[in-house]
Amino acid sequence: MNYMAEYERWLASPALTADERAELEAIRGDEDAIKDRFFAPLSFGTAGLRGVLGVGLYRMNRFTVGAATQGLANLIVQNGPEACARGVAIAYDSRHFSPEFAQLAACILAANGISVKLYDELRPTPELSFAIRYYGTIAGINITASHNPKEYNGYKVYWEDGAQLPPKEADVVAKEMGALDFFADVKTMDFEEAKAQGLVKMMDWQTDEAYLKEVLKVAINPDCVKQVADDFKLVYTPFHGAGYRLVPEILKRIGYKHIICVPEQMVIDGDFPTVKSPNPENKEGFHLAIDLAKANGVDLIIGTDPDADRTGIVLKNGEGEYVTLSGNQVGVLLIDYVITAKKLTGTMPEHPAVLKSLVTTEMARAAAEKNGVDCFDTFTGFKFLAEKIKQFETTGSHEYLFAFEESYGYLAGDYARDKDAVTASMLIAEMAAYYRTKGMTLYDAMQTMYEKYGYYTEQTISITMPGVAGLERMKELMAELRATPLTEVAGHKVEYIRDYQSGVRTCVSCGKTEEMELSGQNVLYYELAGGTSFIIRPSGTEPKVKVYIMAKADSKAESDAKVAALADAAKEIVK
Ligand SMILES: O=P(O)(O)OC[C@H]1O[C@H](O)[C@H](O)[C@@H](O)[C@@H]1O
Repeated sequence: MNYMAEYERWLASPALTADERAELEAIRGDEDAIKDRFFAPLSFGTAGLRGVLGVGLYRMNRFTVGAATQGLANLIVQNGPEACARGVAIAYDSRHFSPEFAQLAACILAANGISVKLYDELRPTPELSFAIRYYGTIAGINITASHNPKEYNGYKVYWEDGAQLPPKEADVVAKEMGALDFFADVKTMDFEEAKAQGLVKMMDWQTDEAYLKEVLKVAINPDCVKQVADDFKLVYTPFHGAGYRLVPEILKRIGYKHIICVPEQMVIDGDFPTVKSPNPENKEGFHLAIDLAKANGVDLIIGTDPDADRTGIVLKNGEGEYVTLSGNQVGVLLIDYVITAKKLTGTMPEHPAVLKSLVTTEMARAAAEKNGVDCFDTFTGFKFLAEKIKQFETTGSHEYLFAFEESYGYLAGDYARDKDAVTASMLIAEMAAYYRTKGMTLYDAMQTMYEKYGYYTEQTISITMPGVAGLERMKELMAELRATPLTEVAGHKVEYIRDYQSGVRTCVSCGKTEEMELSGQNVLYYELAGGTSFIIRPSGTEPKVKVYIMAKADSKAESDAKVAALADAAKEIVK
């Protein structure tokens, strides 16, 4: 793409407001800044469109959101009048421009003759996924950049099964988007007019009630909450986002009496002023919650990201310090708890399964299989887990108990097809109560997991590669790794290389190859001597290359040491 010409084309468009034009004028003469905004359109990644807010082709703004919506409208129109009547459910989070983009999307769909159901205020992503099947809409849109920093916004698109858009439909939207003139080809209409014509209807507390009813069904043994509720306190933070109402509500409904919410972070604010990044993966964001926990003698803190699909927890350890549990650790605890509670309550299905992404800990497989439960892997992205759930439903081969990713996303139950921090918070709280009835904290429980399933350690290293240069470097790096395959990492021999682009697994010493079940994603997976995995992939949601290291050993100290040595090597390999 000729970014200079595209820059001038945008500047010349009468569609821009004076402020938008001024934003572009301010970078005149700065070729790097122009290239960064205009070198290419935003593309659909792990979770739809995601980008920095601002004017430009490679930015999130009313034009790119408009074009994506027109692209989606074209796809729906191609599906016929029934699809248009079923319409689209739209949600949004607490970010800057989220409500505005949601309303814009509603107006564009309405102008294309497509019915819309729009939430009356911010909602959790999983409640959107729920609403799609509850109301039978053909699609859903969520305006959110999930856990990304405040400069970002995004556009997640869902299809009729409540999961994020499958590749076939995503390709149609991308193609339609690519063929549009962003300024001339996007139909729209007045919002009030669309409402008056009945094309846009609002969703309110009644949808919340229907959703909460389904979430509650996922609770397995809430009786244990009632047993400890008088003196079990927990701290909750929504990080200024969409969990602020429904997470405390569900905790109350399963019987918790003392839910202490972090007041500063209960304020809806797209600047996320109390945190560096509203990501429950980072302990940094929990500092206010930890202070509150200390002041109130609380040993469990739950945090959810701005669109309430990710859940993180902080716990008091044996020495009285507050420590985080990783997404992998919480996932293993939940697998073990769900299995235990299902057995206890006699609700275990005949062919149970758990699901995880392939960059998620193998300890999950150990926990499942040791309990007679099958474990399946998918690519990164909850839509792939959702696809597997649907496949089970179609073939009847398994019933999934629980699905999760190391990136702090968990799901149980059949009402939603994206990770749900409302349900996860409820299950974590239920599990904490269960262990309390046994005189244990979740921290103690994690130690018994290691004794039961083996000593595993995982670490994810993210190397940020921003802008156009970053994108180019990521491509180059993956190409280099394919051209000159690694044969050892930090003294560990590479035994097999799995290239998930081609779907081929190669034995390094003998050169023998075999086809794998999964293919078509840019992931390099090194199987190292001693059973350690070293995985490299570009993120689909942020300008980062991620290296995942997963080790197992005879003691925790040993598996930690293995990972630490490999982490240093990772920083040398990925730069
Ligand atoms: O590693 P990435 O491609 O950035 O994805 C990390 C995570 O991003 C989002 O939260 C997706 O919904 C998840 O399914 C995914 O695991």
